[in-house]
Amino acid sequence: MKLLKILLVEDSPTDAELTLRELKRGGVVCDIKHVDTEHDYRHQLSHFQPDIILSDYSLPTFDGLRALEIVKAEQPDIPFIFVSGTMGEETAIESLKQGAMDYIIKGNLSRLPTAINNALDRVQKREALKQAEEALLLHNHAIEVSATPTLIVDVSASGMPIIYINHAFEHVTGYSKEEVIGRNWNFLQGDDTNQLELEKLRQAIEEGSASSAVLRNYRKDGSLFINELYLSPVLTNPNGKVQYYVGVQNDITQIRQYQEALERQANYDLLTGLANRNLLKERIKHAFNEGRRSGKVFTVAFIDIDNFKRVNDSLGHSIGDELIKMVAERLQHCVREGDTVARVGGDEFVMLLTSQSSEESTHVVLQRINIEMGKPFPLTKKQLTVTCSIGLASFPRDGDNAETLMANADSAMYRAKANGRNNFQFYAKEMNAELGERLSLENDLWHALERDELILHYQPQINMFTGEVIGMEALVRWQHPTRGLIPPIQFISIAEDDGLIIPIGEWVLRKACEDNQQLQLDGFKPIRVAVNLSARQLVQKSLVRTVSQILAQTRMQPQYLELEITESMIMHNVEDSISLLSKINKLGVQLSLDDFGTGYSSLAYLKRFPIKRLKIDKSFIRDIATDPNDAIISRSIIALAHALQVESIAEGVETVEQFEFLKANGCNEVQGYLFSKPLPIDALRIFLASNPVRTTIPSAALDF
Ligand SMILES: Nc1nc2c(ncn2[C@@H]2O[C@H](COP(=O)(O)O[C@H]3[C@@H](O)[C@H](n4cnc5c(=O)[nH]c(N)nc54)O[C@@H]3COP(=O)(O)O)[C@@H](O)[C@H]2O)c(=O)[nH]1
Repeated sequence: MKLLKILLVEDSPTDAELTLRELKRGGVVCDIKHVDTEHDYRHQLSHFQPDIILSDYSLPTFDGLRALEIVKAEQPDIPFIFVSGTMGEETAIESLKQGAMDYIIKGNLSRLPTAINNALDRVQKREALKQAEEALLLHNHAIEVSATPTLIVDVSASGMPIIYINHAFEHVTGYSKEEVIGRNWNFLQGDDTNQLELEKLRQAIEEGSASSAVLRNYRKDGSLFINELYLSPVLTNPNGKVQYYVGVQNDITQIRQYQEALERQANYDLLTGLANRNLLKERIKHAFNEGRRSGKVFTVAFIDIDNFKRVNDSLGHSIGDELIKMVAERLQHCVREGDTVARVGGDEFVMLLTSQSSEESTHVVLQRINIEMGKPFPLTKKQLTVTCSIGLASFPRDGDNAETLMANADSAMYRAKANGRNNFQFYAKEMNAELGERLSLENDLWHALERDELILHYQPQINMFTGEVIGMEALVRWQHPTRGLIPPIQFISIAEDDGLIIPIGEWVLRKACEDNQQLQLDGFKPIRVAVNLSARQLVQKSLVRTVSQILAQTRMQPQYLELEITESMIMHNVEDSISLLSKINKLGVQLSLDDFGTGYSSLAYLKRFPIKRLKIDKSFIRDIATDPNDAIISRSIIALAHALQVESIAEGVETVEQFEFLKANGCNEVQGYLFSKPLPIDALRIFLASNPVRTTIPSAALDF
């Protein structure tokens, strides 16, 4: 039992003793301090800290009302009971009004223990009421200042009105209390009421249970915010039905956006927004399941932008990226809903055509691609044109699993590339063997230089009117240890694709200069040597320095070196090309435009290039004597060369008729089997030594 601390204000020791005895009798275990002056009273009040005060009404130097006044002012929670022999009824009532809890007449002290218990009980209850009030205030305040939007809904009233919202709710939604109180709790969904999760909440309210849902809500300004709403039932009415629900909203807009961004990153290509390899894999898996279940045919198309590296190297990566984005957009326009366009590598796209039921409908897509890609891309001052190579494989004909189908579409794409690019190929069984062949060649090519397997052949170039050999074209060959002599047509494009063309091209340049210089040192009449440059060499920043170093190292005079470039290599970035070619020209090196007539040349630009000669492509020469179109083109190129005050050279001259035609039309130089095939250096020496070419070409040419 707790020891009760009693402060007794009493001047009569006898009465004090009587009080103590009565307390003991009543079973009150207590510690009593007895005072009879104000001074002692104040002292014990603060030092003794009594649980209750029993006070006489009138004392010689002090009085009970004063004692009550002091305690109410200083420690109002301590219960105060008057114990008096003289207190009249009126005074007693007055003392109760002033805050005393009870009064006991000394003649009836037996009531004292009960009065003390009642007083303490009341104090305790008052304390507990007070604490509850404080807690309520605290909770209200906590909800009010909480950063989590909270609302209370009266679900028993018609229309289920909101009866409370906190400040965070106002802040997040933009609605004020006045605008919200009384409205149905789902007004935040606006017109977007067709949300599956809403049904969950309705059901929970029906059952009187708790629930949560992710909802699309709209702020007062109309902007969307996604929230996770937790609804909990509070207070049940006398019928046993839940009357109120408290709802707590977590704004998860940012989490959702983050999740969506992660999902996008995992499934979509960041540059183009197209599906990435991951998502494509999923869609193909799905297409296979569907195909196996319903027998539905579908097609996979591998699409590769031709010579994309060239665009990237010459125009820079940002233009390259822009091009990829535009291609992606155009490809997306070529397919139907249900098809997938994915970007799976730098310039590699894959289409999964599930809505095409036949090869004919796939052809329609191919036609659309052709039209879309045929339109110029407005990326540079001069619009850029690109082509693409496409390989296609269909389920179930070309593969009954994803790996096989993809590999076969890839093989078909390589075939399209090998066929000169800018075309499409449907997969055929033999293509895999071809692809294997290409990969093996590609692998061997990496070692060709270090194993010294490349060689140069030289094809003489003849002055049309003097019959003299005035130059030779260096043409590379690959002396493969097991496959024999491989012509450039079979490995130059591979070398261009994987970048090997840079070291190979440099080797060709050096070797051609060395051989030509050696011929001169050996006493042969100096002639120029023409070396083919690839597009990738041309965009190398170090090209001018490389050419100049090789000339210095081989000691060959620059006027004996000619670099052959094609129209397409310089026309898509004219200003840079003019600047580069001018630098090469300043070295004293000659420049010729190879395959002239097969590409697109702007005459306005042509004038600005420091070109020494135009080389008429052999495709025009072949039927020059029989096909009027070829004759006209060749004649026009020669005339153009005259107008531009540059020379013309015809390649692929095989017959006397061709030769005669070219001579009659004023072509300056010729090159072709009529005079000589490309020769190894030793054979060339013999050719040059015998110098069999005469001005009377027809009979002389036929002599060897
Ligand atoms: N970037 C580099 N490209 C090179 C290099 N060496 C060659 N090449 C390119 O490969 C293409 C094929 O060359 P090649 O098989 O050597 O064919 C050349 C001649 O042999 C052939 N030619 C010559 N005269 C005739 C003829 O009378 N008839 C006939 N049918 N063919 C003939 O023409 C090719 C020369 O073409 P061109 O270069 O356009 O003058 C070829 O395109 C080369 O460019 C290299 O080192 N680097």
